[in-house]
Amino acid sequence: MEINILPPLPLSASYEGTFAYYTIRDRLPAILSKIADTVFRKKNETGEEGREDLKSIVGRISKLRNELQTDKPLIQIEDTRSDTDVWNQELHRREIRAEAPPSWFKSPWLYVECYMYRRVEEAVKMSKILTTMDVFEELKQSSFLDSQAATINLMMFLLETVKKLQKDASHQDLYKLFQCFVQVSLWGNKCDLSISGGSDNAQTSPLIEQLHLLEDNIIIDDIAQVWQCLQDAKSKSGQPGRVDIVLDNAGFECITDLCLAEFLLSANIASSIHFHLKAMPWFVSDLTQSDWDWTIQKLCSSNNLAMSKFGSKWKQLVKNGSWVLHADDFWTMPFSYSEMSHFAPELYKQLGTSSIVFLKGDLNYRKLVGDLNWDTTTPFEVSLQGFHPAPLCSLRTLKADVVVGLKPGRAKEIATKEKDWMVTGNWAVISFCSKVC
Ligand SMILES: O=P(O)(O)OC[C@H]1O[C@](O)(CO)[C@@H](O)[C@@H]1O
Ligand SMILES: [Mn+2]
Repeated sequence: MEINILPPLPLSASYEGTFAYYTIRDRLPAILSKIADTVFRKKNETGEEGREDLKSIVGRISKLRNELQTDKPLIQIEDTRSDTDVWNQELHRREIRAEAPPSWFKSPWLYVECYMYRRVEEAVKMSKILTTMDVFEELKQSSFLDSQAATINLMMFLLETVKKLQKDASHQDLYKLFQCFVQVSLWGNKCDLSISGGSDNAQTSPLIEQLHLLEDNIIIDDIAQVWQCLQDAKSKSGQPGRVDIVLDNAGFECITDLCLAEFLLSANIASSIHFHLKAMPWFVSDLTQSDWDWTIQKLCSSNNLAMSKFGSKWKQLVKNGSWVLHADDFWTMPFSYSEMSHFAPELYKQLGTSSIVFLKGDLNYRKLVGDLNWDTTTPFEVSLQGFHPAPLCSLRTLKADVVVGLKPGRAKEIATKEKDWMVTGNWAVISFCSKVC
């Protein structure tokens, strides 16, 4: 007999004392204040017209902060970006469904938090000349520069690895290295700037040496299945397949992801890598095309041999089509991934040609599971609610109070080790799904 159980309710600031509540009450206003400061400080770097724009952006950000703190209804977006209509239709749909306009402390957290970043972009887009300004650019760039030592250490290791692969590596060696680069990319996700309200969160110590210490903190580890999935894809078609990586943050995390991609190609585990970037500044530290360009440029011009070598190689890989960059608007919309086939059918189809899709980070995880208040023992494939373009693997450090796929009793056990384990980024999952549910 099939039992039909309704999915749980969305996380929301309406539940006082939850992480969503503190995010809306404290973290988001702090991020908005930081933006206003950053924009204000730019006033000496531009001419008269630019100064007018800066004033208007600061004004809009302050108004937004006030709307948020006083729990005002969400309002329509006024700019003419490619996604404006979709945002406004969604707002309208929610107004009708709830018979009231959504508001910051009452509506689903995922929706209002995404909306805030879209309004920040609107503030910029409504300028006369500064329409392409990224208000988070400085933060992202200094986070990259502050992680310099860890980046060098990691990239030297990558250089050694690639040399080793050119000689000879046993199946067992390959698996060990695969595990290592996946874990590097996983823990790279600790370095986002949204959880810290835009304060420093760089990787300052060598990650490779810490991996074995961190292993106990991976509370779901499906790495063997991920490996098997890639091996199966290869033996089925006689050659390795396409791998997709839905990227998250710029700075050190991005370096860890590029190292994983380099390893997958060099070890002949993938034939091409398709990266998904953000089409606009997003959740403080997420990677845009211009962050990508800046990062590659920084690598190319570095004095460090490994950094400059891979910088030029990666530039070349993009040129020759082995690495492909995509920036679909869907990734900066407020929808859960179960809604992708409806709102972005072409993207869904494209992902369907991949042998595996890696999704990096906390926000991607929240969107995978619909940001619902699931019981922690819910199977991952159930929480995906039909989203299954291809086999999927989430690489996520926990920074929001939702997680699925745990054994009964496990959540309690971890809570005895760290009370706030769901939101500190100290615990992580490698969650794989190979089947539709
Ligand atoms: O960069 P990530 O890993 O998606 O994290 C983004 C951050 O934004 C949030 O999703 C909401 O503030 C947090 O849960 C998380 O700290
Ligand atoms: Mn992010």
